[in-house]
Amino acid sequence: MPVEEFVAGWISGALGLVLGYPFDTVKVRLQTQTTYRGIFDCLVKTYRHESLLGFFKGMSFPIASIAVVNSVLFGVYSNTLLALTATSHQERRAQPPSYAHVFLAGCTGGFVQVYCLAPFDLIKVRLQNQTEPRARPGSPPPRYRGPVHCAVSICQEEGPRGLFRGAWALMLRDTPTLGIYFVTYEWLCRQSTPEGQNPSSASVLVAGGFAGIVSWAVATPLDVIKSRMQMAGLKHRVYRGVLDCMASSVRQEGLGVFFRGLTINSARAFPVNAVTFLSYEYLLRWWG
Ligand SMILES: C[N+](C)(C)CCCC[C@H](N)C(=O)O
Repeated sequence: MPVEEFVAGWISGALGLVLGYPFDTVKVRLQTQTTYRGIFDCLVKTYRHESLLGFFKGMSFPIASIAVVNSVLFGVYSNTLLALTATSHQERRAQPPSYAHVFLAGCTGGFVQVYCLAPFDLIKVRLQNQTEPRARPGSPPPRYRGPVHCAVSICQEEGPRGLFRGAWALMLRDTPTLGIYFVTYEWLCRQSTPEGQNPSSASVLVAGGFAGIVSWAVATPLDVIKSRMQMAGLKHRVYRGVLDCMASSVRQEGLGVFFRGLTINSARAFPVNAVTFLSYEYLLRWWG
């Protein structure tokens, strides 16, 4: 099984993550807390109360973990295409796979990466939602002291299965939308590239950026539900499942709840995925 796709996915995932992290924190807060009036209000309050560091809460952990997840995603995607079409990544420009194969491989990659992503994403969301300022002498410590403490506390208080809270919503979010992600990327690259040639850097950046925006736009409703289910254990609010969480969110906040974080998700998705695809493509070309 070729491994360079896993390594390229690893590095490109880490680069994309750092770039998009502040957007991600604002998104998670807007989706799960009701104290902010909008993106700008959340930016200002976070900065005033927690300084710039507030935007990077819990990042050290995702930088390692999302790199693993991205590596699984791109590695499984590329190896599924290899199994379906018998072409390696070097051969795919000359013999492009069909969109059906790209979609299937993307869904497979999405489905497999959920198993790694679920606990990491849960810890990230819990840490991002701690709005206490950095520890000052005398102030009460935040609920979780860091990623490891967070993981241990969840295991103790909610059981080891608590680490997979929201995993079902995450799987429903990621399986189809990662198929859409790779199809959008391939389609846009092929539109702007003469047949058989490698896409230019500009094409890769634009195609990667739009693949991010399109897939996140489709994924946002389930992203909101996923984040709420992940927070539920902490707030001692129990949803009976994905449908129950959807119904009770709509009942209380109207249909607009499904679009919470859409603007910020899209603003984040462009740079993150442009950089992810650019570094992925170039690393693979560089390794031949
Ligand atoms: C498919 N869905 C939109 C849910 C996720 C796409 C993930 C792509 C990238 N790691 C990012 O964080 O933007």
